[in-house]
Amino acid sequence: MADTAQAQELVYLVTGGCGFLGEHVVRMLLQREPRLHELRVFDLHLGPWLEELQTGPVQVTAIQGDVTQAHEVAAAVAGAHVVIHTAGLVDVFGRASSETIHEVNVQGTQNVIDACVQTGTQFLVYTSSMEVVGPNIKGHPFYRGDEDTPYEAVHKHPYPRSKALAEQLVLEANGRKVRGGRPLVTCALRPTGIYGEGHQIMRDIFYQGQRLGGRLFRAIPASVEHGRVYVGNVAWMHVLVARELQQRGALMGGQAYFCYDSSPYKSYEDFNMEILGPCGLRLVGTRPLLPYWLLMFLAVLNALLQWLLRPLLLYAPLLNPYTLAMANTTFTVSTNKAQRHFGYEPLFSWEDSRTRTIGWVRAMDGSAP
Ligand SMILES: NC(=O)C1=CN([C@@H]2O[C@H](COP(=O)(O)OP(=O)(O)OC[C@H]3O[C@@H](n4cnc5c(N)ncnc54)[C@H](O)[C@@H]3O)[C@@H](O)[C@H]2O)C=CC1
Ligand SMILES: CC(C)CCC[C@@H](C)[C@H]1CC[C@H]2[C@@H]3[C@H](O)CC4=CC(=O)CC[C@]4(C)[C@H]3CC[C@]12C
Repeated sequence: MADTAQAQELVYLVTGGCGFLGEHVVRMLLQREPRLHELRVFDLHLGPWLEELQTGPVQVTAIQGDVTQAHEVAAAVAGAHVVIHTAGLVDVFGRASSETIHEVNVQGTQNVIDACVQTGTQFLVYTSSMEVVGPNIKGHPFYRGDEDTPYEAVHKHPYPRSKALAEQLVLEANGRKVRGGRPLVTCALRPTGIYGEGHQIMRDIFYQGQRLGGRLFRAIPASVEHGRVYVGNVAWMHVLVARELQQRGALMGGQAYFCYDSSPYKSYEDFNMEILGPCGLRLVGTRPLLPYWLLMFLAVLNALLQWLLRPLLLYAPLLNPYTLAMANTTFTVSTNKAQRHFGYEPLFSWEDSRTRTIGWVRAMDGSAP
């Protein structure tokens, strides 16, 4: 828990605080933000684990609410010094409509900005995504790029489009006068594919491998590199950026930072095997077992089935044309902007990150649904 020797005076609000990343941000704040007095956790669905946090020195306030409802957001933001806005609809599988994705990710973010302005909250950290840059639908590689690397960002899919619009809103709001006359200071963090304890897709792939007798079948060439970052480091970066934004607003305000750490550059499947291999799974094939054209055919078929079945049931498999294109396009970042601007160093080494994630997967063994 926080070092109580320092004055505990700050009120933080974490939207989406019960999600995969949000929970790590909440726990990290309690461990590493000594000036915290109250931590508000705002989410559509509150987690039972919040109960166990109520016994520490920091007042943890659970708020069940919806970011699309401006009045609920304003009530939660009022009196907060800092807002960390991680709430979002993460959907590249066609579970939600594009209207709903826009409503939550774009309108929800606008509501958070408006609430800061109306109530006088000065610091806003937004969880953006690497997807605001790419990969684009043309399959252009982004190889070890940084925040200034030119790239043709083309957003056809509702999720990346919504994240790009929301990020733009946040960054453009930097400098707006909030109630009381001070300027709003904002910035955006762009994680690559996050992994770690609580990662739903890793869980699904693990169970799928178990159902297939401990095997997974290679679908993506090993030569494609996909950026990944450990959830603990993403959480740490949020905590640090929120703290430093209060001191270095002139430098950091209006900036976007990729979230990175020392996780290795590998294909999506080869990276997953770094975790799932020690948990008893094997990746079959050194090359994709099916040719790309056949995978694309299956992906299009899945999309068609999704559309046909929609009136009856929700069919949303991992494979669709968008996820296939993503998994097949190299997108890796190599940057030190966060280190230069606010002294970020990953808190967890790759070995720690891997060990922690393996421990979490192993604990699920035998509990397949
Ligand atoms: N998972 C990943 O690999 C990456 C995620 N991100 C971003 O990180 C953020 C968190 O993502 P995850 O933790 O992975 O997703 P998640 O789905 O686990 O967490 C999102 C949280 O937001 C909450 N939420 C959704 N709609 C809401 C609404 N209308 N009002 C209030 N709360 C709402 C959900 O209940 C959930 O707890 C998102 O903004 C996402 O775009 C960015 C890059 C990569
Ligand atoms: C069956 C296929 C051959 C393999 C499917 C893999 C996909 C499910 C995942 C490949 C790339 C992932 C995305 C990527 O890590 C970037 C992301 C950023 C975000 O902001 C949200 C999550 C995601 C879209 C992530 C989702 C799963 C993949 C598409």
